[in-house]
Amino acid sequence: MNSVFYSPQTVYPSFVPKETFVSQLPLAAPQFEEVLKQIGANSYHDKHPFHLLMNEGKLSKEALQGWVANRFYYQAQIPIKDAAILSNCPDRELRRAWISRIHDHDGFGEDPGGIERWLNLGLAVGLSREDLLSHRYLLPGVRYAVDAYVHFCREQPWLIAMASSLTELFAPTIHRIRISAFPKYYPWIDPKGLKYFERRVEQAPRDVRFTLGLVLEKCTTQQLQLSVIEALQFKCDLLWSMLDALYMHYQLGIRVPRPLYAL
Ligand SMILES: O=C(O)c1cc(C(=O)O)c2c(n1)C(=O)C(=O)c1cc(C(=O)O)[nH]c1-2
Repeated sequence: MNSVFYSPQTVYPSFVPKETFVSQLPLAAPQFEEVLKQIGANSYHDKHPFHLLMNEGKLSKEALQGWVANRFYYQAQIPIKDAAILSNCPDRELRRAWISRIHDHDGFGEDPGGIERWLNLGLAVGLSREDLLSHRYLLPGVRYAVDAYVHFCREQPWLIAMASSLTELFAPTIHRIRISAFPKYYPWIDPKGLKYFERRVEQAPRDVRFTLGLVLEKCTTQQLQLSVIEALQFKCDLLWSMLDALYMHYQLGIRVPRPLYAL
């Protein structure tokens, strides 16, 4: 069984008590941006052992297929959470901009969209469309984590919900790693399946520019900056939890009991 041990000391250089940290808010925009980047440097899921194994070519075919099938639930829910944010946002100009995220995933005009590209990734790793669409491989922990994201975006003020998407600041690097690591370590994957990642490398920076600009402009109070920080941490935690569930299942072989039917 493969295992990569994660050493918290390597990513958490120091802690300050929460009150000390909060008392320093609000920060000027450049410092606030630095704090947001620090959250990603510490907590983004690129450092999760499941991703480390993936990027080093150490996942089994079953585990990689499991990741693709489980991540499909995230893909499928993204437009729903973006629609929830739109439904809470009273600003017409912002809605006009934000709706492009739904188009990116559901498709628009000639573009079949990211969900379709992820279905093609499923085919490229040897799964069927039905394997993904039925969510038959979906682990409960992944479902709960993704559902928590949708609920968060439905319940929180629209600006804070938008800010929770800022994990995308850190996503292009991980997409690029997959574009080079998959053909190298998993030659059985049809390279056509990598189009999802290639497209996100272009889309994510555009999304982030917009959202980061908005957050830096509007979040100038202690309370708003703290809410953004907590939203970003919450989002990092839920991405991390998805991989915990996958690691338990595929690396440690700890299966969720399913008495009525087999996965
Ligand atoms: O593969 C990844 O590591 C990863 C991470 C994230 C993210 O950081 O939330 C997104 C994506 N991919 C992605 O493909 C995507 O479309 C996306 C949308 C969002 C969002 O919060 O609105 N995050 C992400």
